[in-house]
Amino acid sequence: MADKTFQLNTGQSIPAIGLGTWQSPAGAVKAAVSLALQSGYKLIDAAYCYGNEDEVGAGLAEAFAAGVKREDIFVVTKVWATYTTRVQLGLEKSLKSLGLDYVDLLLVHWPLLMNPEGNDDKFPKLPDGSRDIIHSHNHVDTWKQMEEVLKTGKAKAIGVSNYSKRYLEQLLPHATVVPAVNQIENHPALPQQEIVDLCNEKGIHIMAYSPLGSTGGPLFTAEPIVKIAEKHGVKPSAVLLSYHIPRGSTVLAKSVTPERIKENLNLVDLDEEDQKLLREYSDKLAAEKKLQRFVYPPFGVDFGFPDKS
Ligand SMILES: NC(=O)C1=CN([C@@H]2O[C@H](COP(=O)(O)OP(=O)(O)OC[C@H]3O[C@@H](n4cnc5c(N)ncnc54)[C@H](OP(=O)(O)O)[C@@H]3O)[C@@H](O)[C@H]2O)C=CC1
Ligand SMILES: O=C[C@H](O)[C@@H](O)[C@@H](O)[C@H](O)C(=O)O
Repeated sequence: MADKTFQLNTGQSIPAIGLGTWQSPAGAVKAAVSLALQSGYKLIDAAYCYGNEDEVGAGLAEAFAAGVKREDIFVVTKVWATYTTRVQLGLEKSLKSLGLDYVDLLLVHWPLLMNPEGNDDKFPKLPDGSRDIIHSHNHVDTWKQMEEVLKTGKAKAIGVSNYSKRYLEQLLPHATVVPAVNQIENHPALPQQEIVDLCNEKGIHIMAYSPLGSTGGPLFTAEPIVKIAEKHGVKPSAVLLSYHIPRGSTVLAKSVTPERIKENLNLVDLDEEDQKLLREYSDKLAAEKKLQRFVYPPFGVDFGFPDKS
């Protein structure tokens, strides 16, 4: 299953599972990336805003030195919110840190602009402590820059992240290039079916983030997940990661722990009964208004997600 791939609307194949690097400490992420690539991972998910791309790049270099080939792996990075009017620059900075000539996929990290001339390169704030956001910015303009950057060949594909149905519907009529990917938070406690359905219809591949419920693993004890794990003789983490495969999505699992990095590659085939149980779990949470988003940064912007704005 570690070798499973999906096809993007660009024709590229994208691995079904990748290693996440958000909140991976600089001191640990080099080893994590290197071990992952040498253990069979083919996809690394990075971002400028994670502040660790130099170390991710060192991990890539170590893996290349050990025989992993650049053309056999799929590297993703994202244009951070302070660079959404300077997409080319944002990409160049990431490429330099990663030590690469190109990334396989470049994403718009969030559909907004934070002040590029504010008091911080990544998280500019106003005197009241809130984020310094340029509300007049139109996210479609960022996409136009993404389309230009695609022509340089330094990103083999372009896509979005954290795009709700509403934001996709604003973007698509103006897009010359349909995004290859929408990377969103996705797990049985946040199925985001309306976004997944729209993306399937438009040929936009879903990359699922925070599949384990992000830091702390709060989904590991959910009853149907434990039950399915026991049935297959695996850990709940394997069920949560495998959930995305029959949905046709790529899943990103973050870990800096060697045993977990390796065990997360062991996906299982969830049968119809398992998938039905998981759908029922999601439906029950939706009916009780208990769907749960674990990643919602304090932008104070209504991104059009139904659970919270
Ligand atoms: N586009 C976006 O806005 C976002 C993108 N992402 C991407 O998705 C990736 C994954 O999401 P993320 O939020 O990091 O969270 P995950 O759902 O991947 O959970 C990560 C946490 O689970 C722990 N963990 C990993 N594997 C296991 C295991 N087998 N058993 C028990 N615990 C485990 C990790 O601990 P430890 O590391 O200590 O092993 C870490 O604390 C990110 O790293 C990033 O690349 C994430 C959020 C937003
Ligand atoms: O990719 C991960 C998340 O989106 C992360 O980049 C944001 O949550 C960021 O830390 C923020 O505070 O805005």
